[in-house]
Amino acid sequence: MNNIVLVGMPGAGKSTVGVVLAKVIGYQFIDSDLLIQQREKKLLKDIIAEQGLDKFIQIEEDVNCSIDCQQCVIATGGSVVYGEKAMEHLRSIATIVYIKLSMSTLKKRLGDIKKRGVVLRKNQSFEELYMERCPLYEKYAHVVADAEGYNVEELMFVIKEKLKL
Ligand SMILES: Nc1ncnc2c1ncn2[C@@H]1O[C@H](COP(=O)(O)OP(=O)(O)OP(=O)(O)O)[C@@H](O)[C@H]1O
Ligand SMILES: O=C(O)C1=C[C@@H](O)[C@@H](O)[C@H](O)C1
Ligand SMILES: [Mg+2]
Repeated sequence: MNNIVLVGMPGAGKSTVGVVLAKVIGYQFIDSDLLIQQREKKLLKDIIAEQGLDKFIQIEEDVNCSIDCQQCVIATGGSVVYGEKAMEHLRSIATIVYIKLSMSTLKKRLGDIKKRGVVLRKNQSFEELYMERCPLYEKYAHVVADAEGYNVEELMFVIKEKLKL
């Protein structure tokens, strides 16, 4: 199946570049976060606040496991890599592209991460989250796209080149 899945830290630009890439290569665009909100009829930050991190991860895993499409660019949520089954499923239907960005650039881009509804454990710092997540993105990625210093269009071309599209 000809799909592309974008993974990476919150704020890496998965949703922003994903829709541009889809348009340029003539694919459909899916954002897992929007599927979650649609299914739960709630905003992500409210699901996390009301049901907790573990339940959110479970919901996210179920939603990602249910994705069945062809010729789609799929922007995932940053926490998708906590769901092993979901990642196995996505790896079986898509090429996984890790959009890699430095901690300092992400910090500047995100501002106050606590206001963003991120899967961040109590007392966990952004630095700790970054160190925990990066090996998981690397582990599941087929391709790594270094996004440092690129605007949306430039990054879209980097990904397109990496995938030989
Ligand atoms: N290449 C880029 N250069 C500069 N800013 C960018 C770039 N790509 C995205 N942004 C900005 O960074 C912010 C986060 O982007 P986006 O929502 O696409 O990230 P995401 O990876 O989808 O995050 P999440 O995991 O939370 O869904 C937005 O304000 C967006 O405009
Ligand atoms: O990286 C994260 O922990 C998250 C990122 C968002 O895309 C959402 O999936 C959710 O807010 C959690
Ligand atoms: Mg997004």
